[in-house]
Amino acid sequence: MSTPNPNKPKILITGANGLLGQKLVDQLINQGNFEVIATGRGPSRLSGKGFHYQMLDIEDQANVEEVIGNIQPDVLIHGAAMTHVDECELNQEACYLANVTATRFLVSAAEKVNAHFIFVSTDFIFSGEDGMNPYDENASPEPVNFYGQTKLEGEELVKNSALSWAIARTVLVYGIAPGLSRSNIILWVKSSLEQGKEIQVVDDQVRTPTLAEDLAAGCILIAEKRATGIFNISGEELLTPYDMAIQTADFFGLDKTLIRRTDSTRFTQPAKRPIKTGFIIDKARKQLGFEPKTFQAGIGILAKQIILARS
Ligand SMILES: NC(=O)C1=CN([C@@H]2O[C@H](COP(=O)(O)OP(=O)(O)OC[C@H]3O[C@@H](n4cnc5c(N)ncnc54)[C@H](OP(=O)(O)O)[C@@H]3O)[C@@H](O)[C@H]2O)C=CC1
Ligand SMILES: Cc1cn([C@H]2C[C@H](O)[C@@H](COP(=O)(O)OP(=O)(O)O[C@H]3O[C@@H](C)C(=O)[C@@H](O)[C@H]3O)O2)c(=O)[nH]c1=O
Repeated sequence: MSTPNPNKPKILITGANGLLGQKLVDQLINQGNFEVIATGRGPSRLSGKGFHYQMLDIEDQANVEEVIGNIQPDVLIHGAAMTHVDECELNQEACYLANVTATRFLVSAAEKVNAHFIFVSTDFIFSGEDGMNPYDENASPEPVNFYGQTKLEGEELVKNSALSWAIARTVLVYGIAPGLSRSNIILWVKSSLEQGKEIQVVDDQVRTPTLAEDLAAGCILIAEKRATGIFNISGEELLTPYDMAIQTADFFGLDKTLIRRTDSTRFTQPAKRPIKTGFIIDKARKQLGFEPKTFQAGIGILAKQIILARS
C-alpha cells in the first residue's frame, strides 16, 4: 500500500469485485471521506484509481487475520458472500463456509482492531408468509432456504460480538458492473427478451427491488455516521417480479408477449423463495437520510450505464 493518509479513516470492503462492492468503491472514491481498501478473492476487476486493492479470501482465516491486522480498518463493510441462492441450496457446505465461517473469521479479526463492522444481509432471512410483509427491522426472522439461514447466522455472529456493528438488510438488488459473477432480474429479463426467448415470471412474489447504487449509498451513510443496529436499505415500491418484467420490457421497448405470467406453485427453483417480502424503510430515512430511487428511475440509470459500457 502507498503511504497511508493519516487524515482519513480507513474503510475496507470485502467482495469488492461484486455488484455492491464495485458501487461502494466508486462512491467512496468520489466522496473522498475515507482511505479505501478494496478486497476480493483473486485479481481486481475494478476500474479507476484512488483506492488500494488487496487480495483477500475471506474463507482463509490466516489471510483474514493478516490483512485485517495489517490494515487495521476503522470501518469494514462485509458484502462478500455466496449469493447464488440455488447453488447455496445444492452445495450447502460451500455456502456455509462462505457465508457463516468466513464471517466468523472477519468478526474475530475486526474485534482485535476495533473496526466498526457493517454486515450486509437480506430479506431472505424471513419466511415471506402471507400477511407478514412488508417487514420492519423488528420482524422475526424465519428463513425458508439455506442461503437465508446462513445470512441469519451471519447476523447472529455480528450481533453477539464485541464489535460496534450495523446490519444493512436489502432486497433483490439490480444494476450493472463489469465482470459480475451473477445476473439480476432486469438484466436477465432484458437479455431474454432481446434474444426473443419466452420467460415465465411469477406474479405472486413481492419484493422492494433495490438499485445497487442506492444500497451502496445506504451502507456509506451507516459508515460515515458509525450508525449501529439494523437498517432496512432497499427500494420502497412493493412490486412482483411480473411487474418488474413488464416495466423492464416497456422501458426498453421489448416484446411483452414473451413474458408468460405464472405463479410460485407452477414456477419452482431448487431453493424455495419467501413469497412476500419487501421492507419498510422509515428508520433508514429518518436516522440516516436514506432516499432510494424509484424502480423506473433505477431502470433509467441502468440503461444509461449499459449504453456507456457499449461506447
Ligand atoms: N444481490 C441481491 O439481490 C442481494 C444481495 N444481498 C447481499 O448483498 C451482498 C452483496 O451482494 P452482491 O454484490 O449482489 O453479490 P455479488 O455476488 O455480486 O458479490 C459477492 C462478492 O463476494 C465475493 N466472494 C464470495 N466468496 C468470497 C471469498 N471467499 N473471498 C472473497 N470474496 C468472496 C464474490 O467474489 P467473486 O467476484 O470472485 O465471485 C463477489 O465479488 C451479499 O452479502 C448478499 O448476501 C442481500 C439481498 C439481495
Ligand atoms: C429466474 C426467474 C426468476 N423469477 C422470479 C423469482 C424471484 O422472485 C425473482 C428473482 O429470481 P432470481 O432467481 O433471479 O433472484 P433471487 O435468487 O431470488 O434473488 C435473491 O438473491 C439473493 C442474493 C438475495 O439476498 C435475495 O434478496 C434475492 O435478491 O424472479 C421468475 O419469475 N422467473 C424466472 O425465470
